[in-house]
Amino acid sequence: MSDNQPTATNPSNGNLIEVDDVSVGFDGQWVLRDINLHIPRGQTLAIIGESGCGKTVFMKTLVGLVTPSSGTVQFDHQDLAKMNGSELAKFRRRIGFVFQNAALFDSMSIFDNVAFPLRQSDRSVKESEVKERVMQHLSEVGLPSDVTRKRPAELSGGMRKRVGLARALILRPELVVYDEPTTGLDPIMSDVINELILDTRRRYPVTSVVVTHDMHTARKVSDRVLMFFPRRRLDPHESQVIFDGPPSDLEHAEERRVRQFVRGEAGDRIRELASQG
Ligand SMILES: Nc1ncnc2c1ncn2[C@@H]1O[C@H](COP(=O)(O)OP(=O)(O)OP(=O)(O)O)[C@@H](O)[C@H]1O
Repeated sequence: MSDNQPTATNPSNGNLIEVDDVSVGFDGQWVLRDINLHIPRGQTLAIIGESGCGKTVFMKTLVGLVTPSSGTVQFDHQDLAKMNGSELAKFRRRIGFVFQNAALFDSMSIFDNVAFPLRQSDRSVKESEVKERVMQHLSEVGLPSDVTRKRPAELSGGMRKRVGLARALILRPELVVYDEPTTGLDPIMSDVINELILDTRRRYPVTSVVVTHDMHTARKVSDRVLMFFPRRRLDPHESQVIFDGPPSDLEHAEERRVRQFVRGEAGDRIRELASQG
């Protein structure tokens, strides 16, 4: 039996997510083909790959926002495709989303933005508890209490991202999905976000999926990196996952396309792009 299997002494062991033979296509074009991936509980997985290779589509497939053309996605051993409405609603409460642009509600205060998932998930929650949890989560992401009355437009991009993180964590989700968490931030604020991702995992046993173009983020926060290659540029027999391993192996990966990507070298791409017109 592998380390990841649930055992009588530790029933919470095992994979939180199991993706088996998943393919996703749009308008007759495959974006993802035959993807297999098991994500153990507590792992932080970074997904990298060049623009258009299917990272966002894959992330959406993991959380049931895109339905695969074939194959299965299981969350905690439950097939997403077989969940009914109330099971899907419960499943969504077990996931926190950190969106690229923070996706805050502009017309709400910061307090109400962070409180939103809590009030939605439990309509009878006491305001005193809402207040305590909102303040705790804002403090965990390093925001002072005087931001609560402000609107998102009054905050910097980095502060908005941290509010988005506080909101994503307020229900203590088992899975947190980060979509380009550091895009558009300066190097210092990017590293603040990286540290917060690490802090979150230190505080509680969350499983995380981080879609990123930022190699510093991928290296720093993840235990495992997955690299996709655009399906249309592969031969039919080639696997679309061209790297699956610890971040420390990226630099010396056997696959040339992985090394070029992580070093930011254009290689043959300039000629390829020129030949596409
Ligand atoms: N709903 C959709 N309908 C049709 N095509 C789609 C849809 N969603 C994504 N695609 C296509 O799937 C491909 C992969 O898109 P995706 O957004 O997953 O790429 P990505 O790797 O996340 O890119 P980026 O790094 O630029 O965000 C693209 O060619 C995109 O146009």
